[in-house]
Amino acid sequence: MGITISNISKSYKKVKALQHISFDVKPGELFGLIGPDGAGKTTLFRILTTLLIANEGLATVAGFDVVADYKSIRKNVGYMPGKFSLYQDLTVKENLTFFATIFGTTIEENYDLIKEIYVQIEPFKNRRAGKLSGGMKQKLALCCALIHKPEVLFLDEPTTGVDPVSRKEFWEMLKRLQQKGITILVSTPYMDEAALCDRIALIQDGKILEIDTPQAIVKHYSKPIYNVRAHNMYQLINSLKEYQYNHSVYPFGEYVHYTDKRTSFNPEELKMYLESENLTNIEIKITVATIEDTFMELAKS
Ligand SMILES: Nc1ncnc2c1ncn2[C@@H]1O[C@H](COP(=O)(O)OP(=O)(O)OP(=O)(O)O)[C@@H](O)[C@H]1O
Repeated sequence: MGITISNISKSYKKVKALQHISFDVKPGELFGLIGPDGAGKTTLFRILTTLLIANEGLATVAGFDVVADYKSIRKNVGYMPGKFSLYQDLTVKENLTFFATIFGTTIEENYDLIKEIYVQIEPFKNRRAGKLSGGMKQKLALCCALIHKPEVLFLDEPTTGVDPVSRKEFWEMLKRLQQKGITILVSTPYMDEAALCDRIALIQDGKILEIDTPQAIVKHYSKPIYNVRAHNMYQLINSLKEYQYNHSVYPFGEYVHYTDKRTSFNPEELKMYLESENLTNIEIKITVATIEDTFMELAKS
């Protein structure tokens, strides 16, 4: 049993945080909710974990209705909220013991599930949670969310503010948890992490833009996309934006991603234009679309 979401809407006074959201997460799936700040991700997590009631729509988690069966859901799910949720003044061990106790279990009973993660923070078990590094806090929060052996795990932006190495390790841990049969819904603003999910939903302004596998989503991008570089990136972006045939212009790492309005686009013509704008060391080469490109394109319309 995974998650079913049917026509869920939620407003905070005038702000429409979620508008008619529907999708399913299959049992055992690692599903990503991808969107910028304010997209509505936390609101959806809070509805699914029974902390907030939707204005309309139905949702079930592990077969339980989020309103009628809220007590069963609380017993059967793990939730790692976006903001650090642990008790800063309690030590690592005390935090874990606390979460185990409120769920009527012990660290020993479910140690197998958290072992791989816990051994990494065990050397610091007597340190107060508030004094841990970002990566270690995140591992402790994950252990606390797992200690009662949940069927479904909700992770709201678990890697925000965490260094790239810890982010990578964290995703490897999620894959291993998935192999143990846990259904995982994870949100992230990082598009590169989207590629690690089985399926993703792109969300913006409370609406789902697209749902599919990461591989299929990038294939939906219809225009040829070019990596463009020159000696002065700032000027390059401005010149590309002023180019009458530009369809989209986005900075992308050391390049600018450019698409052209025309079906027959000649990169040489663009190069000549950029030279006339006094740009030098110009490089234009075709590239493949990423999830970020797809998101930007969908967000435009
Ligand atoms: N308690 C609240 N009262 C009023 N507006 C709210 C409240 N909580 C969220 N919002 C608004 O609802 C929208 C969705 O917010 P939400 O926190 O769900 O987005 P998010 O995708 O999780 O982004 P973030 O990462 O910034 O939390 C935003 O416009 C936000 O300002």
